[in-house]
Amino acid sequence: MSTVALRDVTKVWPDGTVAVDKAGLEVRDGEFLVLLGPSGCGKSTILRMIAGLEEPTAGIILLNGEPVTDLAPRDRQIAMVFQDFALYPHMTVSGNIAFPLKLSGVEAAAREERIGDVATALGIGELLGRKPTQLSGGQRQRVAMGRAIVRRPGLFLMDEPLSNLDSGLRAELRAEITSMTRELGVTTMYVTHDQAEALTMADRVAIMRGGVLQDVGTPTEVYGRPATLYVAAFLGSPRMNLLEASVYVQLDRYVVLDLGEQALYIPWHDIRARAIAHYHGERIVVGMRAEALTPVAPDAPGDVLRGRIRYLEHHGHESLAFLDIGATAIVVDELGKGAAEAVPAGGALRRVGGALQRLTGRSDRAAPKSGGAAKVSMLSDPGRHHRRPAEVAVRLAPYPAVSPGHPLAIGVRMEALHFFDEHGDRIDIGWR
Ligand SMILES: Nc1ncnc2c1ncn2[C@@H]1O[C@H](COP(=O)(O)OP(=O)(O)OP(=O)(O)O)[C@@H](O)[C@H]1O
Repeated sequence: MSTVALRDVTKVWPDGTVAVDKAGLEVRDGEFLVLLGPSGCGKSTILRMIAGLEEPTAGIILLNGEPVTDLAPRDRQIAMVFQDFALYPHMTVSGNIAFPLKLSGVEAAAREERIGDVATALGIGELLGRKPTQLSGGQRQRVAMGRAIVRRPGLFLMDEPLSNLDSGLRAELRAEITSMTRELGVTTMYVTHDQAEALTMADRVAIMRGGVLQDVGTPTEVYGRPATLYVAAFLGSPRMNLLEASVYVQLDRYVVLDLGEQALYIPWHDIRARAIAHYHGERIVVGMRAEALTPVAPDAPGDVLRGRIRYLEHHGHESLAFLDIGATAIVVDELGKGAAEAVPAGGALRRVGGALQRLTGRSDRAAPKSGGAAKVSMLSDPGRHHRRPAEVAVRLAPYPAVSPGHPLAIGVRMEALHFFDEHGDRIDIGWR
């Protein structure tokens, strides 16, 4: 049983790379928390600091409420599994799993019992007599997990443990890992860059970009109410349509979201109109997931956008149409590897992700803290995004009777729209 807390944890490598920037995070007892972000965003560095394999440059890590700064890795009650699991080739499966127990002096009979329990939980009971070379990749990874979990750690850290496996096996093992950790009640932190893995496995997901924690919440929260433009762009398939809009207010009538060649109207009596009206004369970003858009009859009234199909993608169970509607898309850059900037000698940290930090204003969701750096307008900084003609993704039935060039009208479910300000922060519309 373990809890983990990170308070303003920063890691700056000797070459000045800011791998983790003032991360604040609480992991609850028995929770399965997934750290999600692109390659190089600092996920592994966070795990390694918790395990005691790296030291934070600043900030505090607490395990069970106690600072661990001076606690050696072996005293932290932590087990870790990496993507490149190394088993002892000359030992059997049973010997591999038994090894950490032998080291800590557990009696033979107790060892056998615990190996049996773990092997059953992981479905490898039949394989105990085999050597690693006689196992498939998935079976080897199960053994590696067995070896880690058999010591009954308080905290289980997993760094992309499935990334070397093929996709079918990954999906199968996802369910096994979560059911095993839940059964054992062990607190788990799991690193991945795969959003499907994160959304299906996590109790809560923490999303990182360029060393900065962007948002923390349940899969439903981070998907349904992303805290930043980056989280909105990162989660979901197809990706959320993010369109630049100029805001104009017609007092007592409506707020106009001018998308370029056409516009959407939020009636004045709608509670969101007042929140958006605040941005009169400015540009914001309107986010619409494909599920907010439905093809309608060409002459349908109401909130409808019209365009021409640029191209189609067939996915078997559905088709996606990508529509030119004469709008501008905001494409958010990933900011993974090499994104964190170097610290000039003796100088202040220059913040890359800082412009996307925000307070979610909700106590049950971690509020990434502003590091004090001046906010930079994301929409006028080409280092954080780029613009291109929008190709709005709309879901259609499999193999629809339309082709590229075909005109299409799409009804917009206005209540499902997301709004982001020029800094990339979610505009709180006062509900949901
Ligand atoms: N020992 C090191 N010295 C200098 N820079 C490092 C070192 N280890 C990692 N980095 C850098 O720190 C940043 C964060 O790395 P980290 O391994 O935590 O990312 P990650 O999100 O886990 O990526 P991946 O998914 O590729 O493992 C990267 O820019 C990486 O290049």
